[in-house]
Amino acid sequence: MFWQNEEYSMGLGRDIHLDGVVCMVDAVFGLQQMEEDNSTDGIGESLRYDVAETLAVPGFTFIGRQIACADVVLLNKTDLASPDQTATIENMIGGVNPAAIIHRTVQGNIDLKHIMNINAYASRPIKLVASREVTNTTDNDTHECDSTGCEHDHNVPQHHYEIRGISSMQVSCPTLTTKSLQELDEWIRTLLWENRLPEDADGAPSVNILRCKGIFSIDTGETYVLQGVRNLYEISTLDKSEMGLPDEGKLVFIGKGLDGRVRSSLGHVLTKHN
Ligand SMILES: Nc1nc2c(ncn2[C@@H]2O[C@H](COP(=O)(O)OP(=O)(O)OP(=O)(O)O)[C@@H](O)[C@H]2O)c(=O)[nH]1
Repeated sequence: MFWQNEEYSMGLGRDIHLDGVVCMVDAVFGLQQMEEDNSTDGIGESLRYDVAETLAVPGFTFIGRQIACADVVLLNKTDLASPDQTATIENMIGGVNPAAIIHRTVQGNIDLKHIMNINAYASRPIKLVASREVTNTTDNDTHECDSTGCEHDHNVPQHHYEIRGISSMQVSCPTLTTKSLQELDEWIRTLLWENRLPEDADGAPSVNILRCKGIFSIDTGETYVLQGVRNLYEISTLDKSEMGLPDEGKLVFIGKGLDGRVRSSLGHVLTKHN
């Protein structure tokens, strides 16, 4: 998806596809880097300027953009970081990008199955995590932290984190009607293409979405997957034979300006025809 224009489909597109975005974060210095990013510009400060700047130059801060767009985050040097340091940075990454899977690594060691052939952009059920999902790959005992019986602290409080104003919004999505699906599509389009809420028709740009993902069903039985990067997005139907459908729909948006108004605007679109 995303760059399947004519030229692409006759050229590179025959042989390659985007499998997923992997980002490595330093467990020791990553937090400091993120905090320095924040203090340079101020969280949410002059958002309008930032939106224009971001559209002109692909330029949220480097680290913020990388984490926001990642499908997989490798949190490296976890042997050097204290458990508190590791938990804090994991929470920050998970707060900014709740859809990313975080792997703890040492010397970048990772089983390639976690970063290759992950099919993060395929039109199939995507793994949206309700709470932060972390896998520990620093020893042979690879496991998911949201399962019971491991040594990690599962009760680390979730905070609202921003990296230079980039934050995330994750909402549950009820079964939609055909009409509410059309309205959701329009809502997403307005956000991604016009950087505003539909109700702010004459408003200045107030939001800037870097990444969106979702999976949801409609009342005629079809299930849809949403995949978006910056202002390109696709809502495609899911093959019913696919396994692993979630019990409830979910939508995740990552970007700037995702405040309470955006959440309630989306909530209204999702529920008004139910
Ligand atoms: N203990 C430990 N050392 C590591 C780990 N990963 C890298 N190093 C060492 O840290 C030193 C610096 O390596 P990196 O931080 O990977 O270097 P870099 O990515 O080029 O540095 P930046 O681009 O500035 O982040 C090297 O001596 C590495 O061998 C790790 O997981 N644990």
